[in-house]
Amino acid sequence: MTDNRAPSLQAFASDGEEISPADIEMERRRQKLDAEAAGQQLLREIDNQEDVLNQTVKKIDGVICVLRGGAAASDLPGGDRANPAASPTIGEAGTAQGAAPRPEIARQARPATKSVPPIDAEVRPEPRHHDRHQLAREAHAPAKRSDKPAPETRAEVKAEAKSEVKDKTGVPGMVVIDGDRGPVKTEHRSPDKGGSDGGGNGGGGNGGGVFHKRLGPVDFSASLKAGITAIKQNLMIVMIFTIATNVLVLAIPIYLFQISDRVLTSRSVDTLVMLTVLIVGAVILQAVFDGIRRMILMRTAVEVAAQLGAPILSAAARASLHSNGREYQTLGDLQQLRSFLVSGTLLSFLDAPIAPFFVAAVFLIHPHLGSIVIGSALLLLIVTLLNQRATAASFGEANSFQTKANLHLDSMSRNSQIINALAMIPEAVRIWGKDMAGSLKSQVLAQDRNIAFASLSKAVRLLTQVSMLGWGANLALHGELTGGMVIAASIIAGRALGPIEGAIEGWNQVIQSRAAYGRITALLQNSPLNFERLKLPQPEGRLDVERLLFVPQGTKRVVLNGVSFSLNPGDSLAVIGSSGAGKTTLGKMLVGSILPTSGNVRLDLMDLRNWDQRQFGENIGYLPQDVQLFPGTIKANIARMQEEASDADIYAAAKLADVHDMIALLPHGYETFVAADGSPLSGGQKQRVALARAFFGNPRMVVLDEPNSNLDSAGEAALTRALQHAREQKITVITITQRPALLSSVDKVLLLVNGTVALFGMRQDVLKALSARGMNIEGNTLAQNQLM
Ligand SMILES: Nc1ncnc2c1ncn2[C@@H]1O[C@H](COP(=O)(O)OP(=O)(O)OP(=O)(O)O)[C@@H](O)[C@H]1O
Repeated sequence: MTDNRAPSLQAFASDGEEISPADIEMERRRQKLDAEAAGQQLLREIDNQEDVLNQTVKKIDGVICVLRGGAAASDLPGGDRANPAASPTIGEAGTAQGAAPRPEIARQARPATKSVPPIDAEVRPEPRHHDRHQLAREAHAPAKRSDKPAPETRAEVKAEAKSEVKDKTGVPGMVVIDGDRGPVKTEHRSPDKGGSDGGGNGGGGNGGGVFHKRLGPVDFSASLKAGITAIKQNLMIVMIFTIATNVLVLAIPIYLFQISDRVLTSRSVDTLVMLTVLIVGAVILQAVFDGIRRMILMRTAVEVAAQLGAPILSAAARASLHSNGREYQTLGDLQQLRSFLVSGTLLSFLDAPIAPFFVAAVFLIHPHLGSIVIGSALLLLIVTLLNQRATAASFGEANSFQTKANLHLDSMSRNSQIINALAMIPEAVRIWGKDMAGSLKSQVLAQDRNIAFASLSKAVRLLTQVSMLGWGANLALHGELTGGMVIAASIIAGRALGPIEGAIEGWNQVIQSRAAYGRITALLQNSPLNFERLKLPQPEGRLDVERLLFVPQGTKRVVLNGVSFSLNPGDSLAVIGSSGAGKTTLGKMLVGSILPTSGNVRLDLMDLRNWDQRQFGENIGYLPQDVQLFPGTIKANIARMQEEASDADIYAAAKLADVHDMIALLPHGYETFVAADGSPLSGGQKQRVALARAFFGNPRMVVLDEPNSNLDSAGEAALTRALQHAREQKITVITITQRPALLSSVDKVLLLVNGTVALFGMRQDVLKALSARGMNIEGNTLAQNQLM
């Protein structure tokens, strides 16, 4: 104890003066208080160090994200700590990022920070819950100590790398891709961009240009497989709970059996209490297990929807190119599948494999009773098969009528304005009602039969129990069974036959779900999006059209016949001809929205069918005859709804299409929200916004189908300037028109007559030839004074 005295006391003692116990006690308390104060100070410093280190680690995370181009740039400097997968590992610092809580990381890394003091200087720790002012002062102090970290530290190197990235774009976490495409978030930069650096978008076909960024491979079969695997795995877990639930179900018959045959005969209250406690536990456990399996099934349904929703919509969007949009209904099929996964019918099917064990249990009680159950089960199976036969066709019919009604509903919602304006509501409702009536009629027929068979199966089950009780009583009278055994056998038989009855009742759902699954599988597996194409350099815009023949499916009408022509990069062509000549069809074929019956359309020598669809789409522009905008802002529409599109690209497209001035005059400018019907834009304004959309992303080839059909003279002048800009940018432009005004803006003209090329060549030559033949630009014969 004496050794522990403070130096002041020891000094007193050395002078030989007497020290009172009160003095010693007081001195001890003082020392204790000093020690506590010093300890607290030390703790604050440690906390401070932790904060400093956490901030530093976060900064390093951000830099690594930027350098790897993998994580979201917006994470800087904090980052999303909730997602471990998104956080790379810092091996050198000995700190694993991601799911590990930050304070632990700081503690692990503390020894390292001692050898790297400059890191502290970069950050100011946030004051915590202690003395905020003091901490702020403490935090400020190291910043003064050193402003520039030691260059040899790894953190410094990474920080420098980050600042380099920042310098290039002026935006933290952004890098420039493809030279002039503007800043793009690093998270969207694909690591395997094919070695493209710089070069701009100015084209570079024939292997010399910028390669298109490779998108993630689309593999719908894999998505389907993932969805099915999720179902299978979850069903296996559900099956374990189903077995447990069904075993526990036996508790009730066993309880009844024990009460009647043991408790009532022995008159033992203790046995009764014991049995009751056990049974109550079993029943609660069974309820819990049953709840768990239902919850797992519900989550399975959600997972299936999450796995397959986007692939189905993508595949449907692609498949609808060649149909009337029927494929979109496949999303409804997914809904059907989800409903089935949470239905009682599926639970009945899951219970079915356990039914034979229940039958065996009844057999063990008495073979006669077991035979009755087997006979009933066979009878119920026959009823099931008959039910399937009797209802399958009607349910199928009901479904196809329902699909038609849904399609009509969709078209009604798209054409609601015209329906109202022309007072067509009764007609529209009548057409929908016809399909709906057909569906309901078939459903009633199928459901009538289904209900009849379900009632029959219920009757069979009840009669089975009656006969079991009757025959069991008879056996009991002959001393072969006890009363408890008979009741227990009857309850177990009910459990054995329950799943079969459930399957019969839900048979309709089974048929519909099976058909839905078939349609989903067919759509996903046959989607052309499954076939990944080689990513090519950005095209230059050379177009070759070779012997196009188009005979629409199901018709004998030849819409295009032997159409051939070629355009060089930067050429501008006007396709003229009378109404119905096939101009729009040709335009659609040039952008790949319909495929020719035979012949080829080649962009930079590659057949359109062999271009990667996404890459092709990003390199062309299309303004259809019937302009439709998406619900969203003007800027989103110009940017083709791409979230990552830069403002610079949107502005560039608007300038190129010469629509910036028009948009600037709108009350909300580029932020003007366009509704599904295009309001508040006028027809001409819609057409001009769609023109900017066509020019978005610096395309190499643009097809404009009657771009001036809704334009006033100012709009036409702007369109002429847009065509001039496109020519300056060496964009290949094909303009379909019936108006002579646009012809002055093109180099070449193609006259289409009845689906064949009547004239093709330089503008002046074609116009001269037209004049010589006494024809107008629609290819019709005119009086001489009307020409040119
Ligand atoms: N899928 C199709 N099924 C049947 N006929 C079709 C199909 N597509 C186009 N046609 C027919 O081909 C002809 C050419 O149509 P297209 O729309 O290409 O003409 P167009 O020259 O653009 O006419 P307009 O100048 O009036 O727009 C029309 O008679 C049209 O009915």
